[in-house]
Amino acid sequence: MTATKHVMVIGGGITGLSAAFHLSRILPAVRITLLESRPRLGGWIKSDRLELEDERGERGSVVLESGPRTLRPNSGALLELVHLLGLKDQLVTVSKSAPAARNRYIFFSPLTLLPSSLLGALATPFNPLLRPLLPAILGEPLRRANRPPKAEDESVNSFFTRRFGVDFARRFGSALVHGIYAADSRELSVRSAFPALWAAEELGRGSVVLGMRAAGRVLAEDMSGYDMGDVGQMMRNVSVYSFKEGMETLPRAMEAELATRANVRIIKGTGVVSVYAEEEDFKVRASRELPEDCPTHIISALPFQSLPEILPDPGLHFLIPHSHYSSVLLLNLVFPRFPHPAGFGYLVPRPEGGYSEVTEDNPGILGTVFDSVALGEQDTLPGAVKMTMMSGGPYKRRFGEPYLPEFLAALRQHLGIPVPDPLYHRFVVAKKCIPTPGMEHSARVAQLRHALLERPYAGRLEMIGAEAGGVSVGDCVRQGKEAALRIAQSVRG
Ligand SMILES: C=Cc1c2[nH]c(c1C)Cc1[nH]c(c(CCC(=O)O)c1C)Cc1[nH]c(c(C)c1CCC(=O)O)Cc1[nH]c(c(C)c1C=C)C2
Repeated sequence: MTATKHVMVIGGGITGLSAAFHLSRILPAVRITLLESRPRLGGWIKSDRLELEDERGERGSVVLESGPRTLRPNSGALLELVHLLGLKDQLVTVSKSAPAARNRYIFFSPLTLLPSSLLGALATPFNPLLRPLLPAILGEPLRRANRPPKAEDESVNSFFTRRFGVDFARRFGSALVHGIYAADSRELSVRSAFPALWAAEELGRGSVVLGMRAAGRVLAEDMSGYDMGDVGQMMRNVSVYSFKEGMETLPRAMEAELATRANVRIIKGTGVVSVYAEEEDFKVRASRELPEDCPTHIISALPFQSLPEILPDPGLHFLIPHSHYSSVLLLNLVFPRFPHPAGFGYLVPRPEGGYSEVTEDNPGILGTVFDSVALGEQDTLPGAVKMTMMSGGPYKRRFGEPYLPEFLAALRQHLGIPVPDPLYHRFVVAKKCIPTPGMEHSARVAQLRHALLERPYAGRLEMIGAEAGGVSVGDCVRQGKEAALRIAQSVRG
């Protein structure tokens, strides 16, 4: 019976690749098509190795990332991929005790090291810039439970303000949101963006701190369903990891594996124009002619914003959450060796007066990553210092006209030390790269899921991706696997 079934995965970013990869393993006899509108797979994950020469004429290469640059070992779905794709010997890991893991800075003018332990936090009263931190955290369990009755959601800023105070919410909450969503914490839904914090408040009977402590035991991802070999063991002391050739190792390895499967067809450079659900199958029109057989099942890994246009079902349009996205302007920099703080990098909180227009004096920097501190092992250019400055998000920037001197001036101001001219730089515009869920987003996603179980879809259409189930790479890979399992169940009837 399964011989006539055909599953189409639409969207060849990390989510769609994961779905196709797991489908091809679970359903080796079912036809699987992976459709991608761009000429390459991998979506936002893109790594380039560049040959460079330094000021002394020494040559070597560096790996630069255009999107995410590290992964966290708390995702079983990712560790499983590392194992199944045989990528263990490609890993670059950062130990929990390394400076890149322990030293996180925040720009309060000057750059300020955040405490990495409770002992470190106890010393914060001696640092006037960090003085509000300790009372906010130690005092939180003593604050009475204050979530309004029947509250279904609120902004991240309102949540932090309610539990930790106004100052903490602006200084630390906004910076956290910059580092993950490149967004304004006043506009982001806490329930959708940080479901673990919302749940922790409930678990701690009003206290997020107590809830987080208990959550370590209760809410941590269950790794038991993943085939990780000994990769989980290898990661016991690891804070973050990547690969020798960068993050794109992961999508490239999945693509190479899929290319060996007789039942899988990868079609690039072909976008979907429309999808109509019929009783038994779907009629899919694409920008180029597709092979004859119609898919019986579809996994869409497209951004929600593109769905209303291709799905002519008014019932679904109403349910698809209206998404907002952050756009980020990245600046990859490679410097000759110079002494700079050894750490992960720094985040810049929301300015006291709010987000201003981007000007030549203020390029709207959200944070800077010191890439070579964590991932220097990827590079062969002796002493090369890699950094990535991130700007944009809630700052209103006119994309297309970035100007290097304004970024270097900001970096010099943030670091408070002389910074040499870079050996190399490149700007990367990542337009609408991270969804920023607004209020009620997760409730809408739940309604959408429910509707897709009803006719005419009846579990034959899945919608997954950063907006549906979390923005981290691990979330996307997990969703791909879970959708593949559900579709396999439906295919087998
Ligand atoms: C294009 C810029 C991005 C910013 N955030 C993301 C991107 C792609 C997405 C993102 N960043 C982080 C997470 C959480 C991951 C997890 O929980 O496992 C997500 C979904 C955390 C993070 N932020 C930065 C780094 C280096 C990391 C580790 C993971 C990664 O490499 O992305 C730095 C950083 N990201 C952004 C800013 C402004 C920033 C500043 C230092 C925006």
